[in-house]
Amino acid sequence: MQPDLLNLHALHHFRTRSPLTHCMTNDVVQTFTANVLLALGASPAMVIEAEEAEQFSAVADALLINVGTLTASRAQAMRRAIESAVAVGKPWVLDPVAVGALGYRTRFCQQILVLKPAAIRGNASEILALAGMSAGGRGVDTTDTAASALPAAQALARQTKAIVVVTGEVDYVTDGLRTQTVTGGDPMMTRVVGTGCALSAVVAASCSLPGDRLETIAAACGWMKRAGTLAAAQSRGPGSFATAFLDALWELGAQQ
Ligand SMILES: Nc1ncnc2c1ncn2[C@@H]1O[C@H](COP(=O)(O)OP(=O)(O)O)[C@@H](O)[C@H]1O
Ligand SMILES: Cc1ncsc1CCOP(=O)(O)O
Repeated sequence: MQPDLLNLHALHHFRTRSPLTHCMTNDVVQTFTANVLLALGASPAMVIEAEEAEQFSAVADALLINVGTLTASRAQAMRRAIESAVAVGKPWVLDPVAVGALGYRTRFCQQILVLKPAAIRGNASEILALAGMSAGGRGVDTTDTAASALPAAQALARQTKAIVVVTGEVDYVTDGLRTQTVTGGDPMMTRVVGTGCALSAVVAASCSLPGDRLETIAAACGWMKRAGTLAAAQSRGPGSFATAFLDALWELGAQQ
C-alpha cells in the first residue's frame, strides 16, 4: 500500500461521522463485524426481521447485504431492506459470499443486482462468478487470484454501475474505468474468519460518506490491510491476531 492510500483525512472523516451501519450479514461473523466497525469508529446494528429491517434501512446511513448464511426468509427480509434503502437514497453494499459455488444464493444475488448496489466486495472467485465468468470457489474461499479477476470486476462495475472491490493479496477497487490498487496486509488475514465480511461492512459505511466513493473505498481497504500488517507483526497465531487486528484498527492513524 502506498502511504497516501491510508488516507488519514478519510479516516478522520469516517470516525467523525460514525456511520450508522445496518448489517444483514451471516451468522459466523456477526460479532467480529460489529467489533471491526466499532474499532474504526462506526456504529453497527444487526437488524434482520423483515419488518424491522425494512424500517431500519431507511434510517441507517448504509446497508450491508452479506449472503454467507442465506435462507429464504432472510432473502425476503434483505430484499425489503434494500428496497427501503433505495427508496430514500441510502447506499447498500453486496458481499456475494460463496456465489458461484451454490445455486440459491447465486440466483438471489443476480436478481438483486438490479436494485443497484453502491458497491460489491468479494474475493476473486465470487467476483468472477457474479460476473458470469467462472463457476465459483471452494465454499467461501477463493481458488483464484484477485489479479485474475480484475477484468471481471471491471466488467461487473460497468454493468452494475457499482464500485467493485476484489480482494486478496492485492485489493483492486474499480468503477470500470478507474482502478485503485491496494497492497499490504498479511496472509494471516485469511486464517481468521470474517476479515472479508468485515471489510464489506466497512465499505458499506464508507459509501455513506461524501466525496469520491472510489477513493474512500480504497482508503477503507487500506485501513484493513494496514491493520493486518501491524497485527501480524505482533501476534503468535490466529487467536492473538484477531485481537491485535482490532487493536490496530483502533490505533490506526495514531502513529502513522
Ligand atoms: N495473501 C494475502 N496477503 C495480504 N492480505 C490478504 C491476503 N489474502 C487476503 N488478504 C486480505 O484479507 C481480507 C479479506 O480478503 P479475502 O480473503 O479476499 O476475502 P474473503 O474473506 O471474502 O475470502 C482483505 O482485507 C484482503 O486484502
Ligand atoms: C465460514 C463461513 N461460512 C458461511 S459464511 C462464512 C464466513 C466467511 O467469512 P470470510 O469470507 O470473511 O472469512
